[in-house]
Amino acid sequence: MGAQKAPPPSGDVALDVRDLRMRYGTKDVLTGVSFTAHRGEVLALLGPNGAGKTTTIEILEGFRMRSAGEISVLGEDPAHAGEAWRARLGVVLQSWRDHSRWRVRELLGYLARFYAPYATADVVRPWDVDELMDVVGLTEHARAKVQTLSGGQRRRLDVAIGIVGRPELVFLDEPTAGFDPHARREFHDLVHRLADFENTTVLLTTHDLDEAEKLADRILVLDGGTIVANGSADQLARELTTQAEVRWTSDGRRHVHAVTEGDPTRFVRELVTNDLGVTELEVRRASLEDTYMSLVHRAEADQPDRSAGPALTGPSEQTEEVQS
Ligand SMILES: Nc1ncnc2c1ncn2[C@@H]1O[C@H](COP(=O)(O)OP(=O)(O)OP(=O)(O)O)[C@@H](O)[C@H]1O
Repeated sequence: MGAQKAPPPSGDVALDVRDLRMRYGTKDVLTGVSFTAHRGEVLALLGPNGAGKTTTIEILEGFRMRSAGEISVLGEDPAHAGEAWRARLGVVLQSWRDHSRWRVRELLGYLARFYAPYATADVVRPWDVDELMDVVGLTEHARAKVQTLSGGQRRRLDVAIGIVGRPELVFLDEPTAGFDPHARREFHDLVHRLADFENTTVLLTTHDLDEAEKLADRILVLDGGTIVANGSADQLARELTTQAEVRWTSDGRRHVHAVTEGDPTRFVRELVTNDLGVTELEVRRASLEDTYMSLVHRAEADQPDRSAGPALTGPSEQTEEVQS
């Protein structure tokens, strides 16, 4: 993960997106998206359904023309880049449903050959197919027809197809949808391996906040057409309005108090000193999910500060009575 990595050199930019805009008909979906990714970084793009994550990724992949904005992907504009550039990218779309009669090893071997002319002194292309099947956990299905694979196995194959050319940059659109916990863990190991050992840059979309927290060096939250937060999971949680929530019961009523600054211990000490009837006391730290929900709610409320990233101040501290 990024926390252990040395900071990347500033010139080592794999993705540079400035003021990206996209309009479908009369509907503005992206109204000014800006971010960068350095080589070897793993970025998770989060956002509610319909926020424009797939649209953003498709524009960066060169599959969709943008309405406006400046984009550099591995040093080129995807709207005009050629085959040699495409060979340096890996793409895993939301769902592939073709190649059903091919056998796994045969299909990977066939696709791998297209990348051989794009090998360079620095990057051996393509990936050795047997090694790749081992890496994605498909060795025992090497001879299976694609149509007989389970959903999770099919997704592993999608990932293998996406990385068979040893891409420098991989786009993964909801890569682990349908994975069981074991497959998910293995996939996370694979992404870490790509980033840490191959220096691959990864941009993935997910609705799984736990996954974003485990995988990403940086999390981008897209909502209301712009990036409303950009930072590590820890940074986002620290910048969250509510640092911790204290819940307790007193006189048969449940209470909640948001501690917005400092250590919640002080509040707890005062509480139990002043109220000897306190029971069922809980202190809950803000999770990434809390951060995310707070950001998305703020964007939906269309507050003017949203494009500046997460606010550093939040609601005033107050105690509420809640339903138990
Ligand atoms: N080809 C298209 N023509 C018109 N509108 C489109 C088109 N593709 C997407 N949209 C609209 O653009 C918006 C963003 O869609 P997009 O698929 O990029 O969102 P998303 O964040 O990936 O959503 P999800 O999390 O549901 O996958 C949606 O309102 C969608 O209906």
